Amino acid sequence: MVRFQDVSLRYGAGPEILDRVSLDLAPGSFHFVIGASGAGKSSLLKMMYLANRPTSGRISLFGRDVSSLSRHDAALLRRRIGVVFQDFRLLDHLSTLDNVALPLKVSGQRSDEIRKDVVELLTWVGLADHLDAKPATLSGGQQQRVAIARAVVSRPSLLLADEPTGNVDNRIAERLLYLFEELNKRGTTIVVATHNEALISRFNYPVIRLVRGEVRLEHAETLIRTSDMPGRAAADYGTRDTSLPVEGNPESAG
Ligand SMILES: Nc1ncnc2c1ncn2[C@@H]1O[C@H](COP(=O)(O)OP(=O)(O)OP(=O)(O)O)[C@@H](O)[C@H]1O
Repeated sequence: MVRFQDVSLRYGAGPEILDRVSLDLAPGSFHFVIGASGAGKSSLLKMMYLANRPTSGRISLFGRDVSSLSRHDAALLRRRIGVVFQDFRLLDHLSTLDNVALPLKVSGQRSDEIRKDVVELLTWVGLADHLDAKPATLSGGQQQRVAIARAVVSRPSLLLADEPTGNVDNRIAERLLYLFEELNKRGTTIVVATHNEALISRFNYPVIRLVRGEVRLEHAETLIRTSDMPGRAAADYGTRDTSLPVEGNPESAG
């Protein structure tokens, strides 16, 4: 699904951010990407989304070498990728519902079906009471959940999420990861970049750790356990609930 062969990246005359990185993410896999601030997590994801070109090396997506793609083919390929950026990129003039519905409208789905799907998803992420709200009236964490709902609503083949739980409390963060897990069970390949090692240690997936431009493959379970976390943070986690979608609001669940 995603293959990097000896991929290096530097911005302008700056230092090497990634140094001959090789990765092979199989279709249907789930990976976390972790590393210190500035380690290159966002840069790695941006290359997977074709927003950054490597300085050297080869990147293949969906089995195709991306360096040889026409602009048109690159755009078609991007349609199969759902992305959650750190800065959300919501459309200010659209409501929560319309922001999330947009990818489905573009694909030509019937509007009554779209509304049903979108309301169900927004209920899952705890935004059932904010369907008509414009982004400017939502908190950072609420905007983040709108962005996540928009990224997953069309069930992309590949989901790239950059720090998707950075603005929500641990209980909601964990719930959002269950949403990704559920999507993964239905076939979506998932890549989640995050700082939150304690959160991902509860999930049984491989970890790509970026250290000084190189990648190390680890397993989330070997990271710090939530039971090692200071009291409040550990207690914030809810009980595991993998059904999707669900009735009710995660903010009142747990
Ligand atoms: N467009 C750019 N131009 C120049 N340097 C950049 C650019 N984007 C990122 N960098 C630099 O590349 C390095 C890696 O940045 P990146 O955002 O990929 O790291 P990160 O691991 O995602 O960090 P964080 O966890 O803080 O988001 C940093 O030193 C950053 O300053």
